[in-house]
Amino acid sequence: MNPESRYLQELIIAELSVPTAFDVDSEIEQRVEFLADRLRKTGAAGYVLAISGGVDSAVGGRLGQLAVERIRSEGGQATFVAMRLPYGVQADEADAQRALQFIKPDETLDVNIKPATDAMVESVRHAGLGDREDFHVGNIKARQRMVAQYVVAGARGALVIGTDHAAEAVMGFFTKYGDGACDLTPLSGLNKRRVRAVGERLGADPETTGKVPTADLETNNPGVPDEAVLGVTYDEIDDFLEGLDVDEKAASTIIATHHRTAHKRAVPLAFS
Ligand SMILES: Nc1ncnc2c1ncn2[C@@H]1O[C@H](COP(=O)(O)OP(=O)(O)OC[C@H]2O[C@@H]([n+]3cccc(C(=O)O)c3)[C@H](O)[C@@H]2O)[C@@H](O)[C@H]1O
Ligand SMILES: Nc1ncnc2c1ncn2[C@@H]1O[C@H](COP(=O)(O)OP(=O)(O)OP(=O)(O)O)[C@@H](O)[C@H]1O
Ligand SMILES: [Mg+2]
Repeated sequence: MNPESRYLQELIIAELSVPTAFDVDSEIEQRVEFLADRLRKTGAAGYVLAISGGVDSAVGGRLGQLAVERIRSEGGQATFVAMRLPYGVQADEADAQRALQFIKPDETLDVNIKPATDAMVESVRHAGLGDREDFHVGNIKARQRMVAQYVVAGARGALVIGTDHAAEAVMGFFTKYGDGACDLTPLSGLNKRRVRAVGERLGADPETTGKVPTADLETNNPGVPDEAVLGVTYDEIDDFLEGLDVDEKAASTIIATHHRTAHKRAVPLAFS
């Protein structure tokens, strides 16, 4: 990596609060406490999180469940609600069920996002969705999942957990106000391999921690691996975020994507 890339790498690592050292047990303790403390401070009734079958929501969900159990062990009241939000029938539904077995949520709610997604697609189609319709519909799916979670959070007086972590944040790899919308992000600062390590330590099934990451948003092409879209591998992103040397081509892709997606990590630009 050239000196400029090295310099930008350091800035990005600092911006995303990726720690140099990683101790899995203390990460788990601090992140469960982060979630428990938010409930103590806000008086919220618990947490809501959509569970896909991927490792991020499995880990975020288990941390949420452990946090509400901590509140209850102190004599308080709190509940974790896991939401299954398939678009029709999900090809990897078995993975989602495996994640739920690991999380052991207090409650699981199933909501099919297909009718709402399809209705929105029909209603906006006359505006012209262009030649990337499946891509735009994917973002509608992510936003319908946001709507479903916020309905339940509102009704229960609960907060919505987000699964954003450093490896996604650096690439802006989420739908703005879709899966990017949430009340707090307990996985912040972790790269992908550290999310997996937390999952392993918490006892997640190896099939969950080893599952190929996918946004799984395209109807005509389910389960496209994130790495096929990102243009870099998670290992390269993870190495970059740990301050390691990666090849210049990967570094410049990460740095350019980080720059281009700055608006997705920021609050809306206000007039001043
Ligand atoms: N410079 C700027 N300043 C302020 N706002 C700006 C902007 N440029 C675009 N925008 C706004 O942002 C919008 C584009 O952002 P957005 O709507 O998010 O859309 P976009 O970033 O184009 O697409 C979302 C990407 O995230 C991926 N994704 C989504 C969901 C989950 C996961 C996953 O990992 O599971 C991945 C998905 O595969 C896709 O590649 C524009 O339509 C515009 O409204
Ligand atoms: N089919 C789905 N059902 C329920 N929730 C979903 C679904 N797809 C995505 N989500 C929600 O959107 C979030 C973002 O998706 P993302 O793919 O980044 O995470 P993941 O599926 O948990 O893990 P991975 O990135 O390894 O696939 C998920 O963590 C989950 O909360
Ligand atoms: Mg996924």
